[in-house]
Amino acid sequence: MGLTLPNAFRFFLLLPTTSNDTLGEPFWKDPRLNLYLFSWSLFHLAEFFVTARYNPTRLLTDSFLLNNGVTYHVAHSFGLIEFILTSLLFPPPSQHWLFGSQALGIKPLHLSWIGLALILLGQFLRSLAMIQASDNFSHTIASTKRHDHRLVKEGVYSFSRHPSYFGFFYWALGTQILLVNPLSTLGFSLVLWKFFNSRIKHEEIHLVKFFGQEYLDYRRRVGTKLPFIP
Ligand SMILES: C[S@@+](CC[C@H](N)C(=O)[O-])C[C@H]1O[C@@H](n2cnc3c(N)ncnc32)[C@H](O)[C@@H]1O
Repeated sequence: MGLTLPNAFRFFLLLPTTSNDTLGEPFWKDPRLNLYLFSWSLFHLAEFFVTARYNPTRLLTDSFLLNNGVTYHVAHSFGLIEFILTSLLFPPPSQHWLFGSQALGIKPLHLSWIGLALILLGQFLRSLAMIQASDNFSHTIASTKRHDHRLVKEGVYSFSRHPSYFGFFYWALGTQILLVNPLSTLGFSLVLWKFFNSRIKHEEIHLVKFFGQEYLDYRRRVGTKLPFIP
């Protein structure tokens, strides 16, 4: 597959000028690692700056979302370790066997493009949801209704009932697919699904309490779009 991009764009993405240049580089020069670190940093900066711009009364140092549980940091550290170990033990192109992709004729670089697409989609939807929900959004689940808390049903909330979770889910999966990490991709899928499944159940108990029939009608009409979470 000939993936060609203007050189300026390739430079911005820290990609080599030809796909073969990535092969044989030490892991710390691998553009996938650079892109991963860039995406990770951008995600947390965007959490803070979108809150600052669109939801300033809720701005805290916690708005960077860096204190969201030890599991999150363990998972990303595990992903980095998996990437480094596989790069050392199975330097490209021997990584072709990962994901059973050799049989399908898919190269690690192709999987990385899928990962990058998921990261961009996830980041876009996450930030857009925070912007459109504005001061109805909070990083922690509200258990008492603020007098001005309004049910957001328009924009990206008409596509998914939980668009910021949808974005977070695919952004996080994308980071591991970008790195071509089979174990972490599987682990992230399971852990994230379990986390969002229980968080949505908990959050919706409060939303039904806050908005009653209006929320029940909205829930009947709009799905989460997350796999196996109606
Ligand atoms: C971290 S935000 C997540 C919002 C939503 N679950 C999403 O994925 O975009 C959690 C807060 O948003 C509020 N919330 C969730 N859905 C909402 C909606 N459709 N309209 C207004 N507030 C909502 C909840 O009350 C909760 O306090």
